[in-house]
Amino acid sequence: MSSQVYTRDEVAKHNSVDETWIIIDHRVYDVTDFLDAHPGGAVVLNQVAGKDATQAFYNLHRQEVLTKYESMCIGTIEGEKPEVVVVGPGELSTVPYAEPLWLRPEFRNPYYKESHRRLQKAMRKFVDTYITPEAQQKEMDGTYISQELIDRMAEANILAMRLGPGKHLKGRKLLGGVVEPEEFDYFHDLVVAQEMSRSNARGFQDGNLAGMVISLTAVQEWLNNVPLRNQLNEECLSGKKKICLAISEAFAGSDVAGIRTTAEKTPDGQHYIINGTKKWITNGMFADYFVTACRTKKGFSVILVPRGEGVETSHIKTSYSPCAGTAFVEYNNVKVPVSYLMGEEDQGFKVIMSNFNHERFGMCCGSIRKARTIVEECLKWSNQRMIFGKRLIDQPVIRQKLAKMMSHVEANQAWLESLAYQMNQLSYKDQNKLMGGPLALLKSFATRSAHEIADDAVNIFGGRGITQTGMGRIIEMYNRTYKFDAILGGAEEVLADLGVRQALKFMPKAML
Ligand code: HEM
Repeated sequence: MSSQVYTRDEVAKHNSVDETWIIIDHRVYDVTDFLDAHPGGAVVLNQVAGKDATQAFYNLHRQEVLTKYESMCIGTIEGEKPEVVVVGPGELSTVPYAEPLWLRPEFRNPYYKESHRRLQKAMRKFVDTYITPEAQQKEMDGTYISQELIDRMAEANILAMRLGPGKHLKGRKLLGGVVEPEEFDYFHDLVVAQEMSRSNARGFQDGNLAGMVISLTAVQEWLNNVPLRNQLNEECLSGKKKICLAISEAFAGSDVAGIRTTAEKTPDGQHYIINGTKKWITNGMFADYFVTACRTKKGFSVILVPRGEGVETSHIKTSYSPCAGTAFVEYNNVKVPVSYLMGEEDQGFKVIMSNFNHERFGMCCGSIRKARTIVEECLKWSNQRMIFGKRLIDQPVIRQKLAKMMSHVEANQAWLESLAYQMNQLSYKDQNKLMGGPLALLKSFATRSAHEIADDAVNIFGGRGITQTGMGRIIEMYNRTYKFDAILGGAEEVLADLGVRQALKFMPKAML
């Protein structure tokens, strides 16, 4: 930025179409050559030529617009300092409720140690620097994640961390060594998931190898073929190959028991022949492996299927970006060795159910973090938006909406942290027994909160809340995509019901 200093009187002289200067936040911008390119038109800029346009600007634009057009800034106003806070890559927001309580310097928290804080800092920087710029671009153009970003995440072992705590982290240097593999717990897991979802691109968030996060966990836990398991771990965590989870079908979504894809053993007992279809398979378009739920003789089983002869994928157009690679998958006489079975034959339900816990935990982390971003957006907007001669936030009805949003987000984060604490204390086996119900209830509640929050946020932003560019673009995307979390990994009502049914398992067998 230029170090030139001007007085307000000097700026006032540049008030024609030939020389249009304006002041925004004590900085001087020469917008003469920008007049015709301005998306809001030349007229509005002419109207404020030579004047201070700070309030008009922040009433209509996001701060990032100024950052993008910084080259038009020709200096500052003598004796004045910029007041607008620009949050740099890796930095925390200073807006109240924009960060969870544990990240606010004035509060204490019993769950997080120094390693969680180091990880949070490093993750935020990584996300702001590498993930968000690509996420924003891919969200718009609909193309798949770049190999360059995958390689970068693999090198920092972010891909490995996204699977949660476990043996797969052993010997790895996590984000330059900010946390030791042995101490990586469910709060580190939570930090990674929440920071990743800050890129504000819901389609890309899933396109960013979400399929791996929900399927490689099952491979690690249930694939009995050890050399194959190790091979997949190496291939997927190094970013060379991609894997996805293929359970839902046109015939069966959350009703896992209703699937129709079949796996029949060949007469020599050496192979399965798989036939059927799968629908809404995240990353299916670019996956090399499909962790597939199939009907077998006496129940159903989960089988690893590599892409190959007989496997066809086609794209499903959903309401979020095609960059998620959502696929319809067809298996036509696909032959796989019996050693690709995961867990035991006909016992696939166990595999799927236990795998769901980590999937739903991750989804809760993301969903709750995204809702927090919406609170931040609404607070910022209602504080700077002038309407009927006042700030929007001066209207009691707006404060009521904000109060509700903040309460939902804080309550959900506190619940999430209390479940992460329980997961840290429990073995994988006990998690399967005890955490299915609470996680199902939290996910169901968090997505109901998202529904309420999206509804209020759009009303607060008005027309901008339904516009894909400008001030309301994050609200528009949230309102268009929050439903994904309410459907993927188990529909809201099914999960609420599961929570109650799991609770009933622990009801004392007595009249009380
Ligand atoms: C350096 C100065 C400015 C730059 C770089 C700039 C840039 C932009 C951009 C990129 C947009 C598209 C929407 C968005 O992405 O937010 C926009 C829209 C607009 N701008 Fe500006 N602008 C500037 C100053 C101003 C000023 C001073 C005014 C009013 C006095 C203004 C009025 C508008 C209006 C009315 C729109 C349409 C907004 C809407 O549809 O909600 N702009 N501007």
